[in-house]
Amino acid sequence: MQKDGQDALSPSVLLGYPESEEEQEERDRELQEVQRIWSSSVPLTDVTDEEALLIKTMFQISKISNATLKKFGVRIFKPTKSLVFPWFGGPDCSLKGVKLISAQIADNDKVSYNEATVPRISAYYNLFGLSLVGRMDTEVVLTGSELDTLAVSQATGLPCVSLPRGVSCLPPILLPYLEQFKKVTFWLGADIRSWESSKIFSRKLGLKRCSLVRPGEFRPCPVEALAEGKNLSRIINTSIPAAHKSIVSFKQLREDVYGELLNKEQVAGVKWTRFLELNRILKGHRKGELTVFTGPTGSGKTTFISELALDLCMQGVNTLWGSFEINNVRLAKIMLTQFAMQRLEDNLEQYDYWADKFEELALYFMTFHGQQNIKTVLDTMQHAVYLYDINHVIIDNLQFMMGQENLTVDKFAVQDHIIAAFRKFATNSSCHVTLIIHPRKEEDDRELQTASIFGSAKASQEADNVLILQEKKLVTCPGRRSLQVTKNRFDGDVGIFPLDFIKSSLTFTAPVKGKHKFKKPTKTESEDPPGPDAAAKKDEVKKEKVSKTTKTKAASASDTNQK
Ligand SMILES: Nc1ncnc2c1ncn2[C@@H]1O[C@H](COP(=O)(O)OP(=O)(O)OP(=O)(O)O)[C@@H](O)[C@H]1O
Repeated sequence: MQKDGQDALSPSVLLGYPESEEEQEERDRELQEVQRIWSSSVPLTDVTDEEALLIKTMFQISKISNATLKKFGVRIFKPTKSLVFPWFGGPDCSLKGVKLISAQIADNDKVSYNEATVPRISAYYNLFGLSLVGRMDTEVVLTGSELDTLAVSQATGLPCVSLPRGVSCLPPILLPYLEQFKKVTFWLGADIRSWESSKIFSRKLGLKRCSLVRPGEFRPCPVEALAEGKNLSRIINTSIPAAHKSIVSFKQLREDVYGELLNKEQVAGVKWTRFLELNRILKGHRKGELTVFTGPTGSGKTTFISELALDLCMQGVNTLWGSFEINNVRLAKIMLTQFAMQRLEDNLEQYDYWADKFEELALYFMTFHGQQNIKTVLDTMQHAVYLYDINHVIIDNLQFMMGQENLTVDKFAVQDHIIAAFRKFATNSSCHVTLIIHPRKEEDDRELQTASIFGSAKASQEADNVLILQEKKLVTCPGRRSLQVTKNRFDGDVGIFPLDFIKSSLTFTAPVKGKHKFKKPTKTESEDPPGPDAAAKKDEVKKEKVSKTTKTKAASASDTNQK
C-alpha cells in the first residue's frame, strides 16, 4: 500500500507510549477483529459487475472508478453490504483498523451513511489514505469522509487523507502525520459546520500553510462535486488562505455574508431535540457565545443544564464540564440517568448497555472542585479545545469557582474580571461558554429578573443569552419550573415556557395539557423499547453484521482516565 516507504522513525513510533497488560490484550483482541473483518471482505474487483454497480449506486459513487477503490484498498463486506475502508499504520504500514460504512437511500433520494469502526472510534485515530502519501509530498487535501478522499484523489491526483471522525475533531495525535506538508487544503464538507471546523483545525496546523474550500453552491463536498462533473482541481486551487488579514474590505466578506444569509438555519446553530420551545426563542446553540444561567438555590439549575448540554452533546457538540459544586461522579450519574431516561438504580443490569453508549459521547469533565484560580481554569479550557475540539464549556457555578470565603469587598470587581475573561475565551476560541451564576437574594415570592443575577450588571452585559429557571411553588405541580429567556443577542426574541420535572429520569419536559401523566417521547418509542432486551436483539443483528470487539471494563477505565 505504501508509495515510497516511510521512515522507521514515524510519528507512530514517536507517539508510542507504554501500555498496560490489559490495554495490550484489548488491542490484540481488536486487531484480531480487524483481521477477521478484513479477511471476510472482498475487493470490489472480485464481485460481479452487477453487484459492483448496485453497490456504487447505493453509495452514490458511480463516478468513482474501480481503479481508485483498488488503489485505496476499499473492500466490500457482503453480509451488511458495507464498504470497508482500511487504516494502515506503524513502521511496517500494516492494517491497524477498519471503518465500515453502510448506505441507505432516504425518501428524498438523499443517501445517509452509518459508520462503525474497529477499534472503537473513541480509542483509535488514523488518517484514511495516509499509506498512499509519499515521503516527499508537500501538499495534501484533508477531507471529512473517506468517499471524499477517493473523489479528490481520482479527480486531481493530489495526496488526500480523511479525518477519522469527520468534522467533529482533529485529535493532536494526528498532527505529526501532517507535519511534512507545506500546503494543507481543507475540504471538509458542504455545510457551515464543516466550514467552522476547517477554520478551527487550521489553527492547529498553523494558519500560514492552510487554505480552505468554502462551502457554497458551486463547491459541494468532493464526492458530490465529482458526481456533478465539477472541476475539483479548480475548486482546490481557488481555496482561500486560512490566515486572514487584519484589515479587510467588503469584497473579502461578501461570500461570508452571502453564506450566512443562504444558510439561515445552520447559522442559527444546533437545535435542541428535547427543548423545542428553546429552539423557538433562541433558534439554536451557537459557537462563540456566552450564556449566563441563573435560578433560585436548589431549583434544579445543575439538573436542567446537564440535560440541556447532554442534548447538544448527543448531536456532536463536544462538551467540557467544569463542575465546581458537585463532584464528577454525581454529575456523570445525573447525565447518565438523563441519557437512559430511567432510574438505573432499579435496573442495574442495564448499566453496561447505557454506559457503553454514553462512553461514545465527546463529553469531558474538568477535575477541579471548589475554589479555583481563573487562569488555571482558562488554561485547562484552552487545552481541552486544542485536544478535544470542545464546542461547549459549562461552568457550574461561578460562585463556587471563585470561592465564597475569600471574597473581599472587591468581590464584584473580581467577578466582573472573570466574566470578561470567559467572554473573551468564548469569542477567541469559537466555543460556547455557559456560566451558572447564583442569584442575589430576592423576596421569596418574587420572580427573578436579569437584574437578579449576582454581582454587577457585567454578567448580563457580556452575555449573549440570559436564561433564568423560574421556580413557581405550585401545590398541584411541585416540580414545575419555567425557563425564561430574558436576553437573546442573536435575534432579540425573548420568552418563557413551562417545564415539568420527571424525577425518575431527572429530565425536564413541556407539560401536556389534560390530566394524563406526561411521558417523554423518545425516538425509540415507535421502535423497540430501549434497554438490554432491545440491546440483545440489536447485538444479535450486529453480530451477524460485524461482531464488534467486546469492551472490557479495563478499557473503559483507561478511556475515562484518558479523558
Ligand atoms: N423541578 C424540580 N422539582 C423537584 N426537584 C428537582 C427539580 N429539579 C431538580 N430537582 C432536584 O433538586 C435537587 C437540587 O437540584 P440541583 O442541584 O440541580 O439544583 P441547583 O439549582 O443547581 O442547586 P444549587 O442552588 O445548590 O446550585 C436535586 O436532587 C434534583 O434532583
